[in-house]
Order: sequence, then C-alpha cells, then structure tokens
Amino acid sequence: MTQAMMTRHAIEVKDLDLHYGEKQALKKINMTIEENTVAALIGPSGCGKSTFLRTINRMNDMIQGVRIDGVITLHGENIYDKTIDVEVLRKEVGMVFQAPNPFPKSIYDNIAYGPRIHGQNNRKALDEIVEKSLRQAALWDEVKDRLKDRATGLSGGQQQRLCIARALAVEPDIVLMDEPTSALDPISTAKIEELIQDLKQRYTIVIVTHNMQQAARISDKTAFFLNGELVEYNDTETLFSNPKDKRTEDYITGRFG
Ligand SMILES: Nc1ncnc2c1ncn2[C@@H]1O[C@H](COP(=O)(O)OP(=O)(O)OP(=O)(O)O)[C@@H](O)[C@H]1O
Repeated sequence: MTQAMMTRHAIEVKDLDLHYGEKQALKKINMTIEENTVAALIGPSGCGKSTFLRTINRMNDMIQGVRIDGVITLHGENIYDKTIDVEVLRKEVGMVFQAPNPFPKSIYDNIAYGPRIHGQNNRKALDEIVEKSLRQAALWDEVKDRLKDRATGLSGGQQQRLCIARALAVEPDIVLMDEPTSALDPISTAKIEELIQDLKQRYTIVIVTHNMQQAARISDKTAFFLNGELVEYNDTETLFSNPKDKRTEDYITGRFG
C-alpha cells in the first residue's frame, strides 16, 4: 500500500470563499489536512487565518452578514450541509483560544462541563474523564490534589492546558487552536508545544500562530495566507527551506508582516 493510500484525510476544503458583508476574507481556499497531523496557519495580521480556522467548526455562523461558499468535508461529510447538527460538529471539532478562558468553576467542573452537557452524569465515569483529560493535557500531576479549587487560581500556562483538557474531555477528532501560546511565557509555551506533538497521535490539530519558529517546530504542514488567499501549502520543512512562491519567501525571511 502506498503512503497516500494509508493516510486518511481528516479535513478537505474545496473552493472555500467567505465574505463579511462586502468584504471577501477568504478566496477559493483548497486544502487537505491528514489525520493525526499538525497543520500550522501563518501569515500577516488580517490575512484570514482565524477566519479560516473558525470555518472548520462553523464558528463564523454566529457573525452577522457572513456568507460562506464552497465545501468543507470532515471524514467525508460536508459540514455546511443543511442536515449537519452544529452542536454535534462542535463536539467533533474542539477549540482552544488565544487567551486561556477557564470557566469560573472548579478545575473538576471545567473538565466535566462538556461531558455533562452531552448527558454524562455518572460520577465514576466523570471522574475517569477528568483524570484522563488532565493526563492527556499534561496537567494531572500538578492539579490532582486540588481538583475542587477554582480554575482561575492556576497560572496562565496551567489554565491553557486546562482549556486543552476541557476541549479533549468530549473526545473530539480535531482540535483547533488559535494562537494558543501567544499569552504565555517561554516555559509554558514549550510545555504546550510538547503537548501538541503528543496529542497528534490521537487528534488532528490545526493551529494559527504568529510565530514562524513555532510553526517550524511543531507542524507537519504549513499554510501561508495572504490577503485571504492561500498562497502556499506544503510540508513544513519544504515551505521554510524551499518556498515555491516569492511572497512566501518574502514573508518567511522577514521582508514584510
Ligand atoms: N467579524 C468580522 N466582521 C467583519 N470583518 C471581519 C470580522 N472578523 C474578521 N474580519 C476581517 O477579515 C479579515 C481577516 O481577519 P482574520 O481575523 O481572519 O485575520 P487573521 O489573519 O487571523 O489576523 P490576526 O493575525 O490579526 O488575528 C480582516 O480584514 C478582518 O478585518
């Protein structure tokens, strides 16, 4: 079997256009992201990275005046199909934001929140989910003796790992991360980068980052966006060492952005 036959596409994007009113923020995006890989989205401010990320779990639906054309399929299913239940989609596609945003609840209740909403009320099952999610997010050892403490009392880096654990608790397939380390110190950033590398064994991860070194360190593929266009998408190593497009070269060598 060839490598191409063995890899499965987690996300396929075809001719995706997005308008905010009159303004076109995404132009004919075509991209395929394989399962169990990390894809990094880079590009200057305002180029459409976050907008693109949010199309993958239909977060833009909530914004007034948005028009989306084209197709995004997750495991073969078009998420913009009328029959799609957006709540179910958001369970499959979790999201972690730039600033850690734990709920003003205990560490335990932050993690148990999603599973409870999805109908899990069994105490023992919840205990197991909380432990498993915190372990996967490399936070368990630091918080196991204070699960009843308020999550907002954790450090910023711990809060962000808690938010990752919270996203994992509902067993998504895909985790979207929008600049997850930009509010963190270098040590917390390193921990999250290491964690992302670990998580790709179970999840497909799409991450927006302003930090090109970060993209180079942790991603398998990198997508360079400019003015709503996907200029270049390739293996991370190739994109950074041998960019095909002059605009990519100019960006990664610091000529603009
Ligand atoms: N809710 C919105 N309504 C109208 N225009 C928007 C909205 N959100 C984003 N835009 C516009 O769409 C374009 C893309 O924005 P987006 O936030 O996706 O870029 P980005 O690459 O993520 O930027 P940054 O790196 O600064 O976060 C920008 O011109 C922005 O002004």
